[in-house]
Amino acid sequence: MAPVPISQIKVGHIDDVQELRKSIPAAIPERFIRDMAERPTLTMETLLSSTDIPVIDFSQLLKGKTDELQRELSKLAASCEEWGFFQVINHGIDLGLLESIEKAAMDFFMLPLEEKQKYAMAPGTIQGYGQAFVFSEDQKLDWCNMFALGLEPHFIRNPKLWPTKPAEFSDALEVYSREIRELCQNMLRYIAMSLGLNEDAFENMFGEAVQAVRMNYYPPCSRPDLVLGLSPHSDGSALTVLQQGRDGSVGLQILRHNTWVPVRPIPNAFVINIGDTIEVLTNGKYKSVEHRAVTHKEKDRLSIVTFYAPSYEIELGPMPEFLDENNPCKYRRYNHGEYSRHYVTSKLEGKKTLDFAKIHTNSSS
Ligand SMILES: COC(=O)C(/C=C/C1=C(C)CCCC1(C)C)=C/O[C@H]1C=C(C)C(=O)O1
Ligand SMILES: O=C(O)CCC(=O)C(=O)O
Ligand SMILES: [Fe+2]
Repeated sequence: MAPVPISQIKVGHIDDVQELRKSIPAAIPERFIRDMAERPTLTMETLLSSTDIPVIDFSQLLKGKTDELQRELSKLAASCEEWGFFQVINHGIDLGLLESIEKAAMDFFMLPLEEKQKYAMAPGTIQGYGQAFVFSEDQKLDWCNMFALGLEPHFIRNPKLWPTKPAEFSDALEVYSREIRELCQNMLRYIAMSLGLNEDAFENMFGEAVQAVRMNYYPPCSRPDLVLGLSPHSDGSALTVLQQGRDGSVGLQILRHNTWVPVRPIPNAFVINIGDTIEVLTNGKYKSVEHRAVTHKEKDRLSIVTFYAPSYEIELGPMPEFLDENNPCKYRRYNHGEYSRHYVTSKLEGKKTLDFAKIHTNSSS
């Protein structure tokens, strides 16, 4: 995927939010202040929200052809269909590995700015340190520093962007990403089963899957009511796996029935969500759900996010299994490489990027 020509992009000065905090702790530059409608004001619904996103016990899924497996698959089906998000416990990934990637990420973000800027994200690209998805000077900025790297297949890697400090970073990321890749492959197998498909349906279709990681660091913010940590969006992946930092604040929120619902972290669990690719393949039976991150007055927050997606070469569209006279085709066929390019050259704006694939009819929502 070629980067967008740099000459077309004028993003103006983007403040590094960690540096802003250090120099003028109370300052919120205008570019971070959201319009009223976007501000994360706490509504009664959000405050009182007692329902948490569903929890899937991975160890139950491993139980072969048993009732336990069937029960967990039904829970998985309901989670995907009704929430698009769930947390996975008992995933079997070594907790030491979760700690080591968290430490590596945190140590990276705590480096001096000059060191991090050696890996700066170039305008029009999506890998490296900085703010992605900024395409104009009047676009609002997120209260977040990001560090993103392409992982698999190897041709998407840019070795110059892999940091030498902290020294353990690259090794920790290699081991971590291998484990998360396996988790994604397993989860896609169970998601296929939950849909009544052959368990290999997605993996067979995806070719050599694309995997990328994004580490998001949200420093505390003196006015969390005015800013967003991360703009509302759906993920352009097939599946996303998110690890939340241990002692951080609650920050992830998902849009459910028009209300922002907070995702309360469960220690050592992963948050997994359905991405745009699965929405298209299932003709909207399982939907990618809009989500955002909010900030906190005193606490910082870290998230380590893995995107797992089909190879850029594959053509995809709704699978015939999800089409009939009551379920007309809602998305056109397209090439995933083209969708990726469209996604990474659009600002994060709810589910707008999926318009790329939508077939608009009078009755479509
Ligand atoms: C919010 O989503 C993303 O940041 C994101 C980015 C992924 C990528 C990189 C960080 C570097 C390599 C390319 C790639 C686009 C995968 C989401 O990933 C999704 C979005 C698309 C499209 C996709 O294939 O994965
Ligand atoms: O930090 C979070 O909880 C949200 C991250 C996210 O949605 C993303 O990186 O795509
Ligand atoms: Fe996301």
